[in-house]
Amino acid sequence: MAQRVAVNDVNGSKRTSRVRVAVRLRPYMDKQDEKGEGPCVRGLGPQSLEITNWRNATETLQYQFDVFHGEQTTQQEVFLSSVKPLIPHILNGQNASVFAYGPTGAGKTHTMLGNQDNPGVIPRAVREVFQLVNTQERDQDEWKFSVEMSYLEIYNEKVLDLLSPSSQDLPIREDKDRNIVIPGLTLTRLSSFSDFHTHFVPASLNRTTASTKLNQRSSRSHAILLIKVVKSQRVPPHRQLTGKLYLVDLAGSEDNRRTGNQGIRLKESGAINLSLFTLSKVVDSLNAGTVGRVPYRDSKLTRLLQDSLGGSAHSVMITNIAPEYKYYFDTFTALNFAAKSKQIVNRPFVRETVAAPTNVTGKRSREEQEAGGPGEPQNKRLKENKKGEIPSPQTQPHSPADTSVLDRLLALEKMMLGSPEKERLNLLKTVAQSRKEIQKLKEKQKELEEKADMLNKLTGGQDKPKDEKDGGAPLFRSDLNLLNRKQSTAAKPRKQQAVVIPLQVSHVQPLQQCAVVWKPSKEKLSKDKKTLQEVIKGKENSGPEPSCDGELNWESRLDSSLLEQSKKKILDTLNSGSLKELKSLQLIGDKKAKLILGWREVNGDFTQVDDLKKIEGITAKRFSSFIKANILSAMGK
Ligand SMILES: Nc1ncnc2c1ncn2[C@@H]1O[C@H](COP(=O)(O)OP(=O)(O)OP(=O)(O)O)[C@@H](O)[C@H]1O
Repeated sequence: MAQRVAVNDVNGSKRTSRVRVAVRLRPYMDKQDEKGEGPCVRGLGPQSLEITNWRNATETLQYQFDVFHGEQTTQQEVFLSSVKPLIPHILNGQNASVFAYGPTGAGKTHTMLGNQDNPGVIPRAVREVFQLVNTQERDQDEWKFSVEMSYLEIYNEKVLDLLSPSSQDLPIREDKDRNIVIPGLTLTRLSSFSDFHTHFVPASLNRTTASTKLNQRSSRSHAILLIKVVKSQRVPPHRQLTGKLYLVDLAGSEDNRRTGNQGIRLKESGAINLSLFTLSKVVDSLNAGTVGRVPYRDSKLTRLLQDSLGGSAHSVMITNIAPEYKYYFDTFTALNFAAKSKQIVNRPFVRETVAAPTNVTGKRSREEQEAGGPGEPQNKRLKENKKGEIPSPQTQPHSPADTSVLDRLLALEKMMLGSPEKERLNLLKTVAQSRKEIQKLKEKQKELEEKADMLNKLTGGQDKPKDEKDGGAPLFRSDLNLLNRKQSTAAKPRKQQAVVIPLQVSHVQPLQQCAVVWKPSKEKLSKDKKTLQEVIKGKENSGPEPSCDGELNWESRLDSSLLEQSKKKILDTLNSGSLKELKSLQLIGDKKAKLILGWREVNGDFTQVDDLKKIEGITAKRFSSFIKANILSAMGK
């Protein structure tokens, strides 16, 4: 029986390859900018860009990626830097995937398909596959190659064959080797690049597109092209390597208020947003080190991409963004999504099968059957079009009066639109609960304030709360102010203290590794442990706050970049964690978790962990205990 062999590196450990993230900025288009607001994004260098901060027009948010392709970047340059390096892996039995992500009209199809004058990634990648195959066949007599293609689209959560169009929704299955397979999907043998062209061009026309307000020819489906290369040894032991290249042009994320979608377009959009939302959840889950199950099965897209994300593939995500202001929110969301994806680590392994002795007379392996084994003539091994399976400038300050953008940023609508119904209901329930909670607290606060006022009058103002004496408003009042502000007008930007720079590092080390860097003395360690235990044991709103005496400089003993990473992780949980995930943070109980959710609903994302101090009951002291407990507990694990 043929076996799959995972090939280790020289040290015996599995090689890892993370998802490379490239961002491509489409050229600025006048006609897309009816208000003449100018661009809101600009490149800073070959790996970085910045976007106006919607919270504060004088600030920008800066991002760093593996590659930044500016407006002038050619199709050839995108291919050479982001895609070409992946192709040799396919001929060595590994999987690779390239997928274009981004808002509708930002240039995904241009990047992947291009046009006759400027071919995109797909034609260039396939040409490269054939060039490498031809070279290797010429130089290595021992090996022969076969190249096949499948092409499908996921439209309204249906898997449709683009090579043999019909309305039949094809099933997605997983075989015993954990390959994703689609029984009934056409697998076409290709003899050359021009052969590919012959099959691909008409099939592309089968893809579902329609005109929306934002894009005259908007892709309404996710298109997935699979190029499968089987490398077979002509002589014993008849090794066989199967490599797969997935080239994915995702449908754009959409805001239906701007696309003007109605009826069927709205339904399509719901399916698109749902699958992209699931994709972002998969990415979140992988980044969080797979707390619980990675929700691949929640959409057909993620189920199909299972091998390409966090699986065994070398992956590159090209995030397309548009510079015009009307795309601001989509661009911001896409950049944050891309930044998350940068942390994923894949584990590539070579898919190799070895012909075992029983194979001489016995059954042919599944891999051999798929690709044509050594024991049968070529023409019998693979019929054309056989039904098969696929395994698996100057930034313009943003006008605060632009309520449409700010409103959208402040609301959860996007998330709601993208959520599956069950989740949406849960989310609504949580939001309703948080609202109730906030209302109760508001009433309690009012009561306390009235009492405090009375006391003040009686004592002539000597009992003013410390915070107010110090010139700062009580924390809870500031929360109320925020709530009230939201009710009166959503357009007013919040006061911001610092520039938020959500930079992503290329290799985020797991928090556990921090322990190696943090080396306190033995005595200090036991003291810290004791304090930490006290901190962790401390219950919400009960007893005196844990003491920070003598511990004020604990941060200075940690590696600053790791400290930042830990804070970033906490920030991510604060911004995207569910109620349960929030409660898993140290010193955050049910009440605080709900208040965090409520705060998020009203104010949008926390820009920095310090924003937590704006939540009722989280004093500066308690905040410092919170930070310490969470960072140290992660390190102590
Ligand atoms: N880098 C670029 N250079 C020149 N034109 C571009 C570039 N990127 C995109 N365009 C043009 O912008 C328009 C929208 O691009 P495209 O259709 O590729 O967007 P999309 O992201 O695929 O949208 P959708 O998700 O709606 O299909 C097209 O007319 C395309 O030719």
